[in-house]
Amino acid sequence: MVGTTPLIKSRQVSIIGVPFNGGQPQKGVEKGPLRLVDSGLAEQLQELGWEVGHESNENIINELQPSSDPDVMGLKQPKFVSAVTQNVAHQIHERAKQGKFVLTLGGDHSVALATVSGVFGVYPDACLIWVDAHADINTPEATESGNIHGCPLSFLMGLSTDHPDFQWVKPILKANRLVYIGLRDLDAFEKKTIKSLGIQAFTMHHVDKYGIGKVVDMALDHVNPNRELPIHLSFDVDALDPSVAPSTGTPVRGGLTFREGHYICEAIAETGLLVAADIMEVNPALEDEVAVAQTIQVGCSLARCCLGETLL
Ligand SMILES: NC(=[NH2+])NCCC[C@H](N)C(=O)O
Ligand SMILES: [Mn+2]
Ligand SMILES: [Mn+2]
Repeated sequence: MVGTTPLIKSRQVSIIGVPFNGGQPQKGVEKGPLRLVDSGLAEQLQELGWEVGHESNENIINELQPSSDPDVMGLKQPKFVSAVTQNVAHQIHERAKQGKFVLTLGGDHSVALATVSGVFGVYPDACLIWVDAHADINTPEATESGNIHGCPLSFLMGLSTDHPDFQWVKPILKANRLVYIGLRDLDAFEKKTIKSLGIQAFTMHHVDKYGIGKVVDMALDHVNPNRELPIHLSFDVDALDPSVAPSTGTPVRGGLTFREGHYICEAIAETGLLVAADIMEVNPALEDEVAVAQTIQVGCSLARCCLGETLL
């Protein structure tokens, strides 16, 4: 069974590399996209029958780095994050509009400001499946770290409307169109917000309780009950257990197994509704070379599963 989506016109995939680290303090996450591509991701997708385009965005991001970028309303590097994500959002919008599957390689998870804005601009009735140890829904007022990779969903949902640098972000995501899988490290504000907005969230507790098969069914039943709406999957590799994906900036023990992570991608691809996927927070500068190679391999295989690779 191959996960070709009828929404994607011609089995064309556009790989959007976003070598960006401005949403968090650790160097190295900007090296993720190129390492994934260098290890053969494009060729692997061709073998699955996709026509593959690739944009690396390296020069654009260097050019967009401001000479001065002081904190604004508690957020770090707001101008850099805003400029890069706005720029990449346009690019993703164009590719999605051409009927291409958009595969975005991060970079830190602030890049979801670009992917979700770009994809939902073309597919306004899409739903978002956010696979992560973290909820990434802090507002500028609430964030304890000031790192914007912990905040993208608050902007996309219109919870943070008064930050001057992010006025371009439209509140295109409604609470009933978002579902989380894999959560296990939430700030107090994030717990409160998820409950008060009634966002459906499957934590690791639910994965333990129901098993991953049932969790993905329930997640789809919630955001896509008739299995007819386009799906955007944003996969932060720290959703996986650190023993599976060690090279990432904010690892949290007790995560998804190798198979649970891949099952999520396979099952969503199988719906035929997946139009975009993000593989985020691979940081090849963290841990030793064995760990890095392992994390890169996992990133590639998750991406292949999103594009229809199955075990048989
Ligand atoms: N995309 C991520 N890895 N996010 C981690 C966020 C951690 C923490 N909640 C923060 O806001 O700083
Ligand atoms: Mn995370
Ligand atoms: Mn994240």
